[in-house]
Parts: sequence; structure tokens; C-alpha cells
Amino acid sequence: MERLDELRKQIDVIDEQILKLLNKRAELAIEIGKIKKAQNKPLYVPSREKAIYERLKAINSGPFPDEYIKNVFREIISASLSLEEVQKIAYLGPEGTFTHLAGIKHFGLAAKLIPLSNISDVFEYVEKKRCTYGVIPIENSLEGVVNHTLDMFMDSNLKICGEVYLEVSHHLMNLSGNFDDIKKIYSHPHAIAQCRKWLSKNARRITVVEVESTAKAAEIAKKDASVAAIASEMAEIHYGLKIVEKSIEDFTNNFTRFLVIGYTESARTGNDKTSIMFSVAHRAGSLYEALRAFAKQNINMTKIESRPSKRKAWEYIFYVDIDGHIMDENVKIALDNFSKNVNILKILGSYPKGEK
Ligand SMILES: O=C(O)C(=O)C[C@]1(C(=O)O)C=C[C@@H](O)C=C1
Repeated sequence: MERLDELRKQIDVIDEQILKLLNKRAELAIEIGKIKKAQNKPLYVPSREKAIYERLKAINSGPFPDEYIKNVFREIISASLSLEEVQKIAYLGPEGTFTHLAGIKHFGLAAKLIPLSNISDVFEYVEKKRCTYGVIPIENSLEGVVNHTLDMFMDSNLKICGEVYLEVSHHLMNLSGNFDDIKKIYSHPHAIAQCRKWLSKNARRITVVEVESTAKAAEIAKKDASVAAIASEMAEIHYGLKIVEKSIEDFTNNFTRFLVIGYTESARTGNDKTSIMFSVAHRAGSLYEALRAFAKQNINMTKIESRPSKRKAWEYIFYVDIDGHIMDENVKIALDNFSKNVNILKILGSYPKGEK
């Protein structure tokens, strides 16, 4: 037998062993699912999933690359969880957006992802338990925060149970893959803003049209060869378009952060983040006084935003992210002191930090 055939035979044998083990693993997950259901515990446990990825990475002796362990096990766990119960995930659609991609990155391909047309609907679907979790964008490293998402937390009791980071790259695409066919370019205003330099250098005579999402732009481009879309690779695949020019964004290092919202609280993993919202009195130094509680406990603040309260003119709500979990001793002490210096305090959730 040729060496090549011999090696492939050995791979076939190993694949059979892997499949048998996957089925054994799936049976255990089903059993765990029954226990969790009986105890009324959440089926999806991000802290456990994170511990699995980290443990496997730490014991991996190679040559299987460390960076792909999570991808492989993400899908194994996603499929196992679907045997306990298929997870219904609402996300800001339409299909083919970066939020869709974030949902798949977080929950895997076995979850049922349901596209909704606005952020309020995603909150409502989860609040009314039509879906177990929701995925929404919260901020982009170049364009800043998504105000609508922040505002939704004012009146919602949902918790933040996870975060996902995606590197964003914009491509110009149309039906033919030919630049000369393009008469109009459609995209979301953020994507257009992020490709401004490229557009003014290469597409001066082409009309640029803003639409509500990059996926919507791809959907329009699918019907008309003279229309191109600036959209993600996901949209290219989903809408059957051809890339005319890859990565036309002006700056690299473009990341979007998404939040996973739901009713469950995520357990401590040792590498977590906590999000809070609060208001302070209109008094000199009140914000400074309040935030000192974190500095005193040596807690890093990773984000601060303010939004109008919408209840009274010139009254603001602050949103802050800090390193740590509410079950960490220093976070507990800091929040206790912090709460004495603020008016309203709402803990939006502690959750495992997303990988950048
Ligand atoms: O450990 C559990 O709670 C399981 O349900 C098993 C399992 C897994 O496949 O490893 C599946 C889903 C959970 O989110 C975490 C882990």
C-alpha cells in the first residue's frame, strides 16, 4: 500500500474513535441536562465552557494548534447542548450581519439564531422568554458606543451574561465581482464612514447610499449587478456575492464588541468583567468620590459612558465596566462603598471576558 493510503487509513481509524468518544460525551451532556432541568438550573453555562477551553489549551502538547482548540470544542459543546435543549438566540439581524457572526462565535452552529429588526425587539424576545439569550452590538472601537443598547438597560431587568469581540473588515462586493459594473454603493453609515478614504480615492463618481445594515446592502446588491455593497465576508457567502476589493477600511484594529443578554447570571471564572449603571448627585466631586471606591480596591475601570436619563433634563446615567466579578472580594468591598455615594445603582451583570 502506498504511504499516503496508509496514513489516511490511520486517520479513518482515529476519526472513528473520535466519533465514538463524541457520542459518549454527548450521552454525559444529556444526563447533565436532565439534572440541571430537575434542579431548575440554566442549561448554558459559560463559566464551565470557558474552564473546558482553558484546561484543554493548558494540557495541549501539540502539534494541534492551541488557537483552534476553542473552535473545535465550541462546536462539540454547542452540539452537546442542543441535545439538552436547542438554544434559541435572538440577535440584531438581518442574517449575514456582524451580530449574526458574533452569535455563531459565542453559541456555535447548533444554536437556533433568530434575526430581529431592532435592538428593542431583541430585548423583548428575551424578556418574554421567546428566546433564552439575545446578542446585540454595544460598541465599535472606531465609531464608539451604540446608544440604543445602553438606553435599553434603563428599563430592562435582563442581565449581561457574556461579551463577544469581532474584528471587523469591510469588503466591496457585487454580483459580477467586476468594479466597472458598479453605479451605486450601499452600506450602513458606520461602514461607509470607516471606508471614507478608500471611497474618495477609488469611487468618487459612484453614488454612496446609506441603509440600515451591511446585510441589507448585500441583499440589495444581490438583485442588481450595478449595485455594490460594503459588507462582511459573512454577507458575501450568505448572499452569493463576489468580492471586488477586500478590506477597504481606512484603519485596521477595528473591533466591535457585542453583549449577550439573558436572565441567568454567569458564575465567576477568575477573568471576568462587571457592568454597572448609576447616577450621582449634581454636586462638585460626586462622580470622583464615587469612583474612588474602585481605585481604592485597585480595580481597573475599562469603560465609562454617560447618557441622558430621559426622565429629567440634564440628568445623566453613567455606565461603567470594571475588571472582576461581583463575587470577587475586592469588587464586593468596592461596590459596597460605591453604593453609598450614588443615587441609583444597577448591576447589569458579571460575565467572562470575551477574547479579543
Ligand atoms: O457541564 C454542563 O453543564 C453541560 O451541560 C455540558 C456542556 C458540555 O458540553 O461540556 C454543555 C453545555 C454547557 O454550557 C456547558 C458544558
